Amino acid sequence: MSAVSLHEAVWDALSHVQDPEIHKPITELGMVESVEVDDAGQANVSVLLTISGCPMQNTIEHDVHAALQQVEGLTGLELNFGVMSDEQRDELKTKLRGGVRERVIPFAQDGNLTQVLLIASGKGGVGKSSVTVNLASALAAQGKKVGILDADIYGHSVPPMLGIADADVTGIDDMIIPVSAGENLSAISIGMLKQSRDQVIAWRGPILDRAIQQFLADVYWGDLDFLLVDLPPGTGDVAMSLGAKLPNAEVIVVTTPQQAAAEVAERAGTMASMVDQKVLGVVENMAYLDAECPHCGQTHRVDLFGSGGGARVAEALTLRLGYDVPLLAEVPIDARMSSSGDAGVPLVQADAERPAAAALTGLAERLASRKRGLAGRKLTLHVG
Ligand SMILES: Nc1ncnc2c1ncn2[C@@H]1O[C@H](COP(=O)(O)OP(=O)(O)OP(=O)(O)O)[C@@H](O)[C@H]1O
Repeated sequence: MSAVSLHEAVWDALSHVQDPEIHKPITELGMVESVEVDDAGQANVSVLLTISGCPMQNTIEHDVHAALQQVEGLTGLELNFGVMSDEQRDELKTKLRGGVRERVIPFAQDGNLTQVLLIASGKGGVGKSSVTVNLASALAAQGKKVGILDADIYGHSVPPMLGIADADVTGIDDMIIPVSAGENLSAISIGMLKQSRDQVIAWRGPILDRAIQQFLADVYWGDLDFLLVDLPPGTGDVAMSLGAKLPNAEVIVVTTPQQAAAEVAERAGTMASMVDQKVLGVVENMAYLDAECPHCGQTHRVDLFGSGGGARVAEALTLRLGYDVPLLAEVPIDARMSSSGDAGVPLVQADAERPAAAALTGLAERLASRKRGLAGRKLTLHVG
């Protein structure tokens, strides 16, 4: 093969090497600075890292070697690493923002097709994070690209539930790269930006608003099919701030069967309507227990905390909001839900056969098959 066609073959092979964090070909990201091939088939490739001391250098090095080994006629490879200049990094960030220089919230742009789901509850401990993580994981398993934004400033239980509690967050200057939690799934949590894990965040008002703006605009999410946001419980500042920033988001209210929980869940739904977001439906968690009967040996449904709480919230919201708010799923109590969460592997992955996993996988299937176009969606108005 001539040096010219070898040169092309090397570029082609490099276009199959992805940046391990950004998940795009290094050739598209401007990371391949130069490729030279001499007549003897010896290649000299120079790759630019986004930051000096990039923790991903070894992975990239390995992947480049593996890709170029496939190129027929290549006799050797010298691989050099450099670091992007400020201009090159700016160019990359602009490219990642879809050609836009300033920071904008991609999910709020006209034409954005990401389904943004805010997972809300009236009070803590009802299983909001468990529902978020399992729903996201089920959607990812169905081939959807999913991001989780853990905006629960008091809880941030999402990272441990995904097994990424100790992950380091990397970034390109002020652009934050979400942490990969398996194929098609990435997540970022307010907790990851804290100095130490037990530091308490007491942000309020404008500071909180800034933090949320940063999460939505500065995190490089890539093209997502779904963004799931784990909200703090109640009807607080975070929900209001998000409501204003994500005009096309929809709310899923998580509740437990107890009436008290039902009442607060209803409040969460009303909050959604206050900030002009549609409530998609209600998930009743810890709805019942499948218990083996000591007498007949069969499994019976036991309504430990009474029954119908989820349906009541759905009915109340339907009346209040004037449109149909369905009960989307009933998730039984399952000790495996808890233990798999503690082990960092969502139940839908760890044991998909369990009824609790099946209920959330079923909901994910329905969400994934929804027909949604731009028609009928609110478009942001630009004035002036
Ligand atoms: N269906 C279920 N069966 C058994 N345990 C569950 C179930 N759903 C959640 N849990 C457990 O209940 C506890 C609280 O769940 P989770 O953290 O998801 O709730 P939350 O509403 O997000 O709480 P917070 O707002 O305090 O973060 C966890 O230990 C979780 O493992």
